[in-house]
Amino acid sequence: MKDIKKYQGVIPAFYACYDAEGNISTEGVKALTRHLIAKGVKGVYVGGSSGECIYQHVDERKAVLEAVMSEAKGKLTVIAHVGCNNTADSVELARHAESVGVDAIASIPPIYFHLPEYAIAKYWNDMSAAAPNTEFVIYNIPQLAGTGLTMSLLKEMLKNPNVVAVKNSSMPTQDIQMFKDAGIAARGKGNFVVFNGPDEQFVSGRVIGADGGIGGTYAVMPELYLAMNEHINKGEIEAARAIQYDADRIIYKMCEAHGNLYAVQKEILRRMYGLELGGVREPMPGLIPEDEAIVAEAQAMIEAAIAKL
Ligand SMILES: CC(=O)N[C@@H]([C@@H](O)[C@H](O)[C@H](O)CO)[C@@H](O)CC(=O)C(=O)O
Repeated sequence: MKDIKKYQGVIPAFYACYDAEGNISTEGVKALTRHLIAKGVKGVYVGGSSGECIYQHVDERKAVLEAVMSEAKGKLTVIAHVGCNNTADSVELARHAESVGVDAIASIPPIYFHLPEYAIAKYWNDMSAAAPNTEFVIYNIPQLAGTGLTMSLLKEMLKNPNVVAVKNSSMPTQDIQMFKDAGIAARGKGNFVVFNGPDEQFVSGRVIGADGGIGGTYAVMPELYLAMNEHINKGEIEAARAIQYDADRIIYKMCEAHGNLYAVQKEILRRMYGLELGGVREPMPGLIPEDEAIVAEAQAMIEAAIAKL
């Protein structure tokens, strides 16, 4: 690994930015990128779950990444999620991601069909071969992908020198330790990264060994995760935990809405900062009028939690 420091920190999962007609808004993408740079985050994770990648076409995902890079290159660590529901499209996005100079590519395992581990390894290695000069991050998110990363599959993938990290969104924080142990055994200390995925467990994940975090709620309240991370780095666990509790209460409140969490978060960013990022793409449910009180309360909770820092 060239530089582990570029992965150590708070890396928001980037949101899908749509215009009024529901098409990709590159202006919205650039505005959100500038906003996150100003907030002081370490990087961005583009085209993941929070980016609604599964609902977008290959050309749309290329346009989003190019718009992010036009603002972020040299200022943020950029990890591009390139996984699609087939190998050919994933390979095309991997090649494109390398061509625009991302720091790393990432991918979920194949979704819908539960494939044998040798097929999952080939899916990932084909993407990596299309981006031979780019580091590769395995994205473990069994609750959405339907397939979990096993130790045998990780050991197989560690034969690929470009595999430098796991983004671990599984809920057992012990998985972070197991993946870290295997990575260090293969690469040596300081040469393998595990990112914490569940935002509700940012502190737990960092304490058990995650080098940084990638999360879908970071972008709506980056100040909280930046503060948690700083407290953890100083060994101030009690202070980090207090902020984690605030963040969790906010996540639970946002999840009460009829509209999807991503729709709630984008609406809060519009109200707090004037960022026009649109709604969510169907079949994901958008906000309904009855969500107003929930959105307003979640925004007030975010503002109060930031004021306490
Ligand atoms: C299952 C899931 O979506 N997990 C999220 C979390 O950030 C999640 O949104 C958060 O913990 C709220 O539950 C991330 O691990 C994934 C993610 O942020 C992404 O790929 O966009």
